[in-house]
Amino acid sequence: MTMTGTAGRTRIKFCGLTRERDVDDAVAAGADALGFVLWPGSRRYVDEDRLAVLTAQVPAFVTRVGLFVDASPELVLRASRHLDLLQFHGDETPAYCAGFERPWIKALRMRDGLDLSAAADAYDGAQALLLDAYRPGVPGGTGETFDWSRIPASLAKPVILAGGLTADNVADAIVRVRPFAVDVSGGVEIAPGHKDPQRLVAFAHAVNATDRSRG
Ligand SMILES: O=C(O)c1ccccc1N[C@@H]1O[C@H](COP(=O)(O)O)[C@@H](O)[C@H]1O
Repeated sequence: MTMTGTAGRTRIKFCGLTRERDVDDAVAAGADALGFVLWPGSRRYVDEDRLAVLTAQVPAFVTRVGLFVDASPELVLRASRHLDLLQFHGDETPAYCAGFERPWIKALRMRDGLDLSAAADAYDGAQALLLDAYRPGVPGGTGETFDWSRIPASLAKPVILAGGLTADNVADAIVRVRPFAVDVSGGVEIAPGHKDPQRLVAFAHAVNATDRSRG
């Protein structure tokens, strides 16, 4: 199956929200999905109480995504009450990812030698693969891009492109990769976990303008 992207517009996920005002601003900018980092090592970490508060503010038709890094199943289960979609960003196995009653996506860091086609087959229960830059010892949120030409034109899963995206490079990324969705965290921030309303809007404008220009 050929499915790097799909027909239609490029979806937008803003990730790493920690403040109520950022949830409002991200929704107003046109987010399709909002990500909440439940990994305590992150500068964008939200605990379960904050997750409940922030997700309660998300309107219908905007997907609430929980980001986990090798979390205990108990945490994933408890947090799932507030989530529509699970994002596994560590070394989780396909069996682990499939063990919760929620749809899920698998983040893959683009380390040398990673076989994306094999990964797409292995994680066949995933709704999509999120592709992120690889930096040893850092599970994500690096603010770094990777070589997009490594993404095959044909993959058995929709691609969510992440890693170092900004309003300045997302058009090029969409034209070259044609992903189902783009995911950004650091590129729309003024400080870790603090989003900038102008950067949120600029990013969404860049995505939508690129979609319009390619018809
Ligand atoms: O944001 C984090 O702190 C984080 C921590 C652990 C795993 C993933 C994390 N963020 C995700 O990384 C990608 C790329 O982020 P960036 O745009 O390069 O800053 C994105 O999916 C974030 O959700």
